[in-house]
Amino acid sequence: MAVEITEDFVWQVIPPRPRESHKGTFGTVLAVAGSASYRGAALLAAEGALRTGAGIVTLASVEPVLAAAAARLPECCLCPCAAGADGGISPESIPFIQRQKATVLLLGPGLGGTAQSAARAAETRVLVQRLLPGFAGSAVLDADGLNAAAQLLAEGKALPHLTGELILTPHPGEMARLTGLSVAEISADREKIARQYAKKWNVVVVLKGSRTVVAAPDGRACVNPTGNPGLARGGSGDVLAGMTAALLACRLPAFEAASCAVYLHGAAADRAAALCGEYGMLPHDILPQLGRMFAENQR
Ligand SMILES: NC(=O)C1=CN([C@@H]2O[C@H](COP(=O)(O)OP(=O)(O)OC[C@H]3O[C@@H](n4cnc5c(N)ncnc54)[C@H](O)[C@@H]3O)[C@@H](O)[C@H]2O)[C@@H](O)CC1
Ligand SMILES: Nc1ncnc2c1ncn2[C@@H]1O[C@H](COP(=O)(O)OP(=O)(O)O)[C@@H](O)[C@H]1O
Repeated sequence: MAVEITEDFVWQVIPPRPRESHKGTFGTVLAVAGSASYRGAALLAAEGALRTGAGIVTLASVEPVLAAAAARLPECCLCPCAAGADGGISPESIPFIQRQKATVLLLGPGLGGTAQSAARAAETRVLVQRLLPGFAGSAVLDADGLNAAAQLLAEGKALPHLTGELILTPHPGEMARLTGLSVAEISADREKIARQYAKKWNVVVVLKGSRTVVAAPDGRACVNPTGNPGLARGGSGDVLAGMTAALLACRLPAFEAASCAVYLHGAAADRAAALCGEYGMLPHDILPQLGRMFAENQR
């Protein structure tokens, strides 16, 4: 049985920021995210990363996404990409994206896929196939990035690997696409499935939903007790992906970064629900509550 993540664990793992620190101490998250259809996903992921302590956050995306980011998130650096199929990021921009300084890569939120067109899905696959292998740091693969990886696995290709650690953040629907199992099979024993595939793929698996399971390739696993059905709406996962990438950038190991991110995301969402209700809360309401928790714990 996996242990539950506790508040004590989280504040033991996330250190106070050393007085002598500078932005380089807390890494650079490069978020490759967003498309004409999903502008908000990129903004929620970037703001999640900014509000969870990353030293620098750079958003690589297409112009309409960057225009929204520039208006809403002036702290975010921008890497303008050419538009490809259906207003998503064109693979033409890969060399430019690869030249950006980054210690952590966040790949996937809002990139678009088969919901837009076969051409969009193919371009998103190319982004995943070319940006992950050989990346010099650690990475978080989320949302349409996971759907692209699922297509690669279905074709018998290996999951692309990088120099650091890789975190996958599937909900049960995405996990079903990645594994070829049904959602019912996954839901029947979430812990077993998360552990099995963390080992098989040599990644940290964050199997999301009520009582999210985090599993590491070395056999460690934990379950998140925080969060509520107010999170069951589009955009909640994008915030979590950004938060996870930021904790990686702050040099937490992947299992610890994922465990702390899911705990804090859920705990902040519980505070948001207390204020707005599970019906009324929105994913971006998580972020001010998260700030209060950092402040209360002198972080
Ligand atoms: N404002 C925005 O820009 C938003 C953009 N989003 C982006 O939109 C893209 C596609 O997301 P979608 O929500 O369309 O696609 P998903 O793959 O998340 O969901 C599609 C379908 O998968 C199944 N599914 C989803 N969650 C499940 C679960 N927990 N258990 C079982 N089955 C489940 C459901 O049948 C669902 O309709 C992603 O790149 C995402 O980042 C979304 O996050 C929503 C908000
Ligand atoms: N009933 C629930 N209880 C606790 N957490 C939930 C619940 N439903 C969803 N969540 C959380 O909300 C987030 C939803 O992410 P995801 O399904 O990827 O949505 P999206 O990609 O649209 O943002 C995950 O972190 C998940 O664990």
